[in-house]
Amino acid sequence: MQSDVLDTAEQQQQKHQQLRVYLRVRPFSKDEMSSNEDQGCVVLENARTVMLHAPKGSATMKSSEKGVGQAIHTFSFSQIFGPETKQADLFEGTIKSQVHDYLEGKNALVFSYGVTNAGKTHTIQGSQKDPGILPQALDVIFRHIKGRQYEKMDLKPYLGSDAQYLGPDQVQQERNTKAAIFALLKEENEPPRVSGVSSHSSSTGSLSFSVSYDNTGTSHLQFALWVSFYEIYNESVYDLLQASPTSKTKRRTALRVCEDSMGNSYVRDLKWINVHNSEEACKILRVGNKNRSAASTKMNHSSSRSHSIFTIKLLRIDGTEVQTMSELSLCDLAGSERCGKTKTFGERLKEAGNINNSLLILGKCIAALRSNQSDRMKNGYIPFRESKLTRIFQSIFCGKGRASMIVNINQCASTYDETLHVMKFSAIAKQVVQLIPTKCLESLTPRLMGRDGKPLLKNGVIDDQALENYLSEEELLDEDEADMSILPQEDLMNVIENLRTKLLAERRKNLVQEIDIRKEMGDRHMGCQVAELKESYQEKLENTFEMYKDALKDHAYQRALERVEDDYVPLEEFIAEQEKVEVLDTHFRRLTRSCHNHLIKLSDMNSVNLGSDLQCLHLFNFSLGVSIRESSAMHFETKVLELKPGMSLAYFQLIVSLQKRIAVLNDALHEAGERFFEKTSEIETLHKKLADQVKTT
Ligand SMILES: Nc1ncnc2c1ncn2[C@@H]1O[C@H](COP(=O)(O)OP(=O)(O)OP(=O)(O)O)[C@@H](O)[C@H]1O
Repeated sequence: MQSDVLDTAEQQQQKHQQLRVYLRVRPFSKDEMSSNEDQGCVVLENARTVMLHAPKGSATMKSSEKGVGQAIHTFSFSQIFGPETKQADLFEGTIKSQVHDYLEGKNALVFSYGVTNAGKTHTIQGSQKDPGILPQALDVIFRHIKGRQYEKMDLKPYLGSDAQYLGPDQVQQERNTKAAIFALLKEENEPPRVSGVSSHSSSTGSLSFSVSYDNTGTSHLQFALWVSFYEIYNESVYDLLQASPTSKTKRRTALRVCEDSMGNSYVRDLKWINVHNSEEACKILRVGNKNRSAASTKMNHSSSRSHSIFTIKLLRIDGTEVQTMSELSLCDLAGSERCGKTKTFGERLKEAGNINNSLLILGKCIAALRSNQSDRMKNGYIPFRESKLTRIFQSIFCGKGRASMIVNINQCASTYDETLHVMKFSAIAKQVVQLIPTKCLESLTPRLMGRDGKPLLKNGVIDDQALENYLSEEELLDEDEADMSILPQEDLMNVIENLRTKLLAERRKNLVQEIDIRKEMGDRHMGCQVAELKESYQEKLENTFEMYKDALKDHAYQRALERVEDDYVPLEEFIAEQEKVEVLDTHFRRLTRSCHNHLIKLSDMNSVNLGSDLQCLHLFNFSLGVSIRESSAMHFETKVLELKPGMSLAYFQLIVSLQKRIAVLNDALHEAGERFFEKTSEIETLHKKLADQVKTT
């Protein structure tokens, strides 16, 4: 790979492109080696091209066996860094030139992208022993401003791209905030990191790159450095320098993304901390990491499900005036795993959707950036407002600075499909190199038109007439041959005529062969295109299917939740209803008892009617049991339907039985009442008869 490095002129030209996309392939871990993850899936062709071979059992291989898609893909990047690449070499080969521009007042944005465990954090932050590009950038910056630091802390970044003066109280407040943040690390027992490159040069061995910047005309300037660290989770922005609330019920405060009068985006109320050396900046990074993992543990999600952004603002101060301000942001993007592989239900589904959406918008912005960079006049629509991530960095997407993306992949067979997905995404940022070069195919596709503009192929078959016309004498003979025809010698004329006939036949044969070859190559080209199309449609179809499946799951879950809420009956309400039932029940018992007493009284008055009265009582009791229940069945049903299905089964059964009982008792009461009146009138009639009989006797 080293032999294939770009030549200096090309390097120079590419360095100043608005967007560069690098690939970093991480080495296998010991565990991965022992679990047979090394199946030759990633083959580095040269410094800019990588070939992916689908392993057996991967979805890609299965699709390709079914004739959908390819088992081998080739991708190109601005530069590829293999597994053996040292952190220092990566810095040198990727963002060093951006840091250089940043020190001269230009904005820079660096993304680290890839699936979980691909090495994104290692690339950006690295470890104490093996620092990533961020600590290395900090070292370069502090070495550059050494001895020229603005110590007063009273000039601070403000809104999108402004700076503000701070009064003595505000400066004191800044100092307090900084001390409070550092205090969060006090309890940690971490060895102090020595400032400067020498502190980790022993591990990287090659951090001795020279950073000689031209300070001509800027030696009078002073520099102030302010840093912030925040994350975007589920489309909400959270300050990572703000300790996460310890209470389970308290939520973190989400910050708003706003725009200043110049249209520059900024995160409102975000903490900016003035740092004086690399150690301080790295402490800030550690505090942020700590808060980030605390918040993710509390919310029960992995921290890699959010985008984390560390920003360094550099103020170039002339006396007491801020001359320029530049911004360097390093963004560790959320793991790009697709929905299907993650646990997608409820919150996780929303999370996956938000990550996918923000990455999709980022992809669109990067694609727009690429097309704008290749044609500066073509300022197409850039959808940066469609996600928080791209909105915050809209100025970069509008050309105010340079961006680069370091795509991280592992070489594991088990995560091949996800890795391929990552490569396809970054291919939006950097063109995919097809297996058969497109240019070559273009020149070999069927030349379907004759010189008269008529097609030589009709429905894929050679058109003889068109071919004859193409090979007509006028077409065949050029000016020199026409001159030959005027030669006087008859023999010569005959020879020429013979030769011409032979030449014509030969040319016909060649043309037919050429058309056949072009047709065949065209078919192959078409075949490739169809395969590509099929693959892309298949992938879209699978993604859409997954999306619908997840949406359905989510919908079912939401409905279930709504139903539980709808059907919920508070305990107090239920007890109140129960009390009402008891009152009614008591009332009914009293009525039944008085009715019963009344009947006994009547039977005492007239023992003649005792039999029928007892029958009446019997009927009354019977009605309590069966007959009335049947007659009131509809009434019960209605009542049962009105019951809330969310109640517990025991309550439900109790209410049903009580309602049935009330209905039975009501009906029995009603009937008993009627019988009572009947009997009363019968008794009156009997009294009358008795009185008449007494009179007559
Ligand atoms: N280039 C490398 N050389 C050596 N080890 C590496 C390299 N890249 C990554 N690793 C190791 O691989 C593991 C995973 O890396 P890292 O945590 O950076 O992945 P990640 O993509 O940030 O994961 P996540 O999205 O879960 O945060 C770590 O143990 C890290 O030290």
